[in-house]
Amino acid sequence: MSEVRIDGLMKTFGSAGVRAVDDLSLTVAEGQLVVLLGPSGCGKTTLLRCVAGLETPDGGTIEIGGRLMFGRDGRIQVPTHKRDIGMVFQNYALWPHMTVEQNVAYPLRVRGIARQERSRQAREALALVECEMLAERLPSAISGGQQQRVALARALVARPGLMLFDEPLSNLDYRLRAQLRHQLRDLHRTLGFTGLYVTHDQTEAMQLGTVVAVLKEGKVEQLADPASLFSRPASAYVARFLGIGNRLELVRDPDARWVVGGGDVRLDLPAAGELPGTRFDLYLRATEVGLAAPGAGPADPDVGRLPGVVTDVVYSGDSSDWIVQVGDSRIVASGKARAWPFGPEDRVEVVFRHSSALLYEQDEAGRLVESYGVRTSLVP
Ligand SMILES: Nc1ncnc2c1ncn2[C@@H]1O[C@H](COP(=O)(O)OP(=O)(O)OP(=O)(O)O)[C@@H](O)[C@H]1O
Repeated sequence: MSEVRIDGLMKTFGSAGVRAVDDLSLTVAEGQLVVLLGPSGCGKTTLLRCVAGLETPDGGTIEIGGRLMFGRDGRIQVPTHKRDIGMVFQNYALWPHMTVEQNVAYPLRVRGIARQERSRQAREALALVECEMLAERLPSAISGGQQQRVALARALVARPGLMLFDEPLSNLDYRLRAQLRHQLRDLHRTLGFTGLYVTHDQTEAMQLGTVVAVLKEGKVEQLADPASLFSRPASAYVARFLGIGNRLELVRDPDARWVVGGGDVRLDLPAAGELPGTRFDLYLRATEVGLAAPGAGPADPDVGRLPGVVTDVVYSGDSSDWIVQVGDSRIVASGKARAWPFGPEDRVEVVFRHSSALLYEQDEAGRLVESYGVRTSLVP
């Protein structure tokens, strides 16, 4: 197992100078599985390919297991096959003319291991992914999910210092994806490999990552364990990417009250004077927003209330989404199928615990306002 140290890494593409990786530094401690998470084009794959040696960076350094793999202004670039890594890609990439066992044994063959021992270790790796019964088949004669398991066995068989995964589950259907995700998690726990895992799927990131690095435009926007990332997204970008979709724009009016999104809805934020600015975005998770009849319910100082009108109710089996217009913001409240007795055109109050609200500065960086506990109350 190998620690990975990436320092000041740069990679630019084309004459337009797209900075796919932009002065990025990241450490993967031994035994950690770091997930690189972010939207399309944020540089995840390019970073992984630089670590694998499939892409030549423009600057910075990459160390794996204490060995310099890239550095000295590009004068050192260790080839991929000498980096002691195992790779699993989206498209399985098994050799079609080799049997499953031969595919898995291939990395051992390259290392000059004798035939019998190769076969034993290949069967052992296949057993890890529950595919030993497929050993004699050709890749064309097994399913996509099985092919990806075999690819995983092939990557693991030589027990490389570092495992690299590039969206390995994205070609599989929903059910298989969940199954393989759990299997990968178990394998990581059992074998304790060091790994870097690229995905744009937040469930995958949360379930697999010991640490998650959210990337934005070639830089690390937030690095945190899954629970901290979920509870305290460091910026509005991260919050949005994690699917926290309810956004209320708060603007301070001349009376030092806070107006929601240009509408008539006013909020009194008791500690408003302490806020460093006049424009903020308040983010709320759909699952942490509830509905009440106007004026109903106990006045709880820890609960924020916003008047709105239901515009739609979207049923999706076990749960439903109530869409509510608040000022010029559209708020979604998710609950069990019949959680609230409201339908289109009903006047309601959107209710939320202040402790569940996330407040961000409304500028390019969109940083979380850390030192401020949001407290709202309605101004009549
Ligand atoms: N070979 C290339 N030539 C030119 N531009 C490239 C090349 N590879 C990547 N890029 C650009 O670099 C940026 C980062 O791309 P990259 O593939 O690393 O992102 P990603 O986060 O992995 O995206 P996705 O999830 O869509 O794979 C993008 O703007 C992309 O268009």
